[in-house]
Amino acid sequence: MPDISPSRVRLLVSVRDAAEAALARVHGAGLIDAKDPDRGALGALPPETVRAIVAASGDRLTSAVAGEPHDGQEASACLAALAGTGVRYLKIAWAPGRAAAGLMLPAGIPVIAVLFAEDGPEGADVPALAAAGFSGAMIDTKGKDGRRLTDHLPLPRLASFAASCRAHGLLSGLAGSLSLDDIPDLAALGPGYLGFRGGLCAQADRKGGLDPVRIAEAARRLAAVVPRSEAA
Ligand SMILES: O=C[C@H](O)COP(=O)(O)O
Repeated sequence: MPDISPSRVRLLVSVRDAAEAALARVHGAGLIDAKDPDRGALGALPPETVRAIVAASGDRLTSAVAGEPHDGQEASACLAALAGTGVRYLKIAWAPGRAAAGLMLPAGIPVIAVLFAEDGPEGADVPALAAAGFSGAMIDTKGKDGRRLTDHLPLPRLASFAASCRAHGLLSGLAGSLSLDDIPDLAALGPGYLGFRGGLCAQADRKGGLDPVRIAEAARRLAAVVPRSEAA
């Protein structure tokens, strides 16, 4: 992926509107992600809200979630609905092993497949995603029931997923009720980004407002991680 260096782990912050995007930008988000936290794990926002988030994100990279389709045809429609918003990346739920029949990715916008931790994704799922035309792959949790990513999948499995993405030239991301304390272990696996919502909200309530102090602290902790290329 051209924009995201494989040696540096970015901080993805999911935001629901332009005001939250401005807050995330000012306090150190590296990737600002448009998502409706009131509508499940991958609730899509209306195109006009995504456009406003892109405008408020300034020079930061942006992404937008396009929903949880059941098949390739539905995914194509979800992606097309947000393709004209100016967002840099689109993200869409994709079940491991799902056939890509009917999937038409929008031209000129890299699409990231979001696999749910509950489905047990692994590195071996990545080649099919690359073959289907996805530019990136990430793991997130679907349940948002308090269990974190590492409650579902052990670190070695996440490491092999990130490594497989690198080997196939895909941007990778890890998310799922992450807390600030998850940063050192997960950043050490070398994903392209770590994704947060609940862990950066007041009282860790992902439907509540973002907490600027937590965003800044997450950015500080990620900045302190030694890039993979410089690690011993
Ligand atoms: O893509 C990142 C997600 O928005 C993470 O949400 P969460 O931290 O509330 O699980």
